[in-house]
Amino acid sequence: MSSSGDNDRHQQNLRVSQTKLAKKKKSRRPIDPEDIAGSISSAPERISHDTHLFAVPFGTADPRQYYPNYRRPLGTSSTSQPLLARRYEDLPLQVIRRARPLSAGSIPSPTGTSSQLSAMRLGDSNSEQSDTMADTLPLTQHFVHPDVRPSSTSTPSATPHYMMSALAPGQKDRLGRVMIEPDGSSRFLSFPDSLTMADLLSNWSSTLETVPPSYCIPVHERQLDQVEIVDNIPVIDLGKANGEERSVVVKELLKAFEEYGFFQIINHGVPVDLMDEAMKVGKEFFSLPAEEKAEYAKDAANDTNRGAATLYSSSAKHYGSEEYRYWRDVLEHSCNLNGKDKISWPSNPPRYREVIGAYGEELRRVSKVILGMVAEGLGLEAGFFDKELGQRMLVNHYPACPDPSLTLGVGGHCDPNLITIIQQEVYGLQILKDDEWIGVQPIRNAFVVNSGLPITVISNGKLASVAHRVVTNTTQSRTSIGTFICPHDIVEPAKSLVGPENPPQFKSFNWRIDFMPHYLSKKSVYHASLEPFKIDA
Ligand SMILES: O=C(O)CCC(=O)C(=O)O
Ligand SMILES: [Fe+2]
Repeated sequence: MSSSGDNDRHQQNLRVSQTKLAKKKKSRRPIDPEDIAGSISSAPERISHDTHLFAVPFGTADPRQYYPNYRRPLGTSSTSQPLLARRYEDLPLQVIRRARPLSAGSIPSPTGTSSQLSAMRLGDSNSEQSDTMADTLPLTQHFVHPDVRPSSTSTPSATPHYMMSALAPGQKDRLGRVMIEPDGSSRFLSFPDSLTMADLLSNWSSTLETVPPSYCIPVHERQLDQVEIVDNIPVIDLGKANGEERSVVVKELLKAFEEYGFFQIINHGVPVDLMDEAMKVGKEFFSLPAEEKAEYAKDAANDTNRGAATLYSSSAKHYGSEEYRYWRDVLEHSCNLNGKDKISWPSNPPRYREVIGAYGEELRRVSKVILGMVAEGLGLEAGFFDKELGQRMLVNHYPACPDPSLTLGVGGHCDPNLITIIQQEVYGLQILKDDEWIGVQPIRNAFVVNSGLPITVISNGKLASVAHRVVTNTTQSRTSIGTFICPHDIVEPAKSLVGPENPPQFKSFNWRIDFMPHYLSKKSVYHASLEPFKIDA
């Protein structure tokens, strides 16, 4: 369960990304023209605080000097002549929303016919073809922005005009900026902002060749560096949990939670057939026709029946107002013992309820084994976690993406629940270890387990809750099934772990009433949702 799209978290991500960028800058060549503009844009005096825009005037360098393969688009001239300044700006979605349309282009529905959708395709922005398409503007609307000022100065004669033309109207550049015309207007692809929750990514993303602006995440949140996919995340053999080696396995599990917050489990006893069936019905659900899925799609933020199946896109919380969207659709529902919510689960695929019902039961058993070992490893009384704990399931679907460098399936977050058990087939999950993102290599028939923020509280700070995110890829869609085990209402450091030598690090709080609203607010960033509950040393 992710909390995503929050500005404060971006600051944290930014710190990590900047460190990495600093390391990376030493070796990267040749310079891309976009990087030149990007480095100019970081000059503090360029930031326009009143409009929150990031205006980027262009330098005088000829990009071909650094970037020999750079091609000037057709119809543009390399001769120096005074031009009114076009510029790139990073327009927040609120600014885009306040825009008034000047002239309407054709605005196809994202769930429209395939011929409409194929007309949407924008080619490679550096190609002559796309410049021709850009001129015809089949997909864009021309907007004026009350918040955006016109350019008042002429472009210095040496400014390379062709640098701007490489960006098709409606497209964002690699730094997430759009092109602003000299009069302060801009052109945008129209359809992403008109999307509703029912316009799930899985309904239309396969027809795209470029990422719509609303799905381009801010630069500092992107996967900027090559991320290593490792196979050294601890692997715990649950088959040994009931034998002579139990104490060894308990130690391994505790160490994994302390050091990584993540591990994979094998020999967990969940039948492989059931795992495969669960994945199959999950995938089948997302390939159903749009109309059928629409029944389950409602605004999760306004959903009062937390148990019922809900289908949503992106972050779910702030869909209507979020500045950008993640590249994911989610089917979420409860999986509680009493089974009373089952009636709300999808009735198609026909086997969904039966398969996921059996799967949920198996996963409950596995979660009890893991939590039993956590209690034992921490030295808590036997049965510490034996209360009836809430269980939720998220079937995450991340369609193949035309440009993974611009998107994330889910942004970096810590989970708000006790433990999460994930089934994955295709790579995409990354965890933040020692300030570096590392990729979790899927192991066939294994589950990935991670600890959420309440475990950190209960263990009085001993066990980690580690930030993680999901990246997209160009070739395959990725489906993951997450089982979220929720804590009992009151979360506090276990009484047996605190005393004069070990004062409590956290206050006692009600998870549902005190913690969750804070976690779901814009203020929750990685571990920051625990801040209000910390006891200062
Ligand atoms: O898809 C995944 O592997 C993880 C998703 C996740 O982190 C979440 O839903 O909280
Ligand atoms: Fe998560």
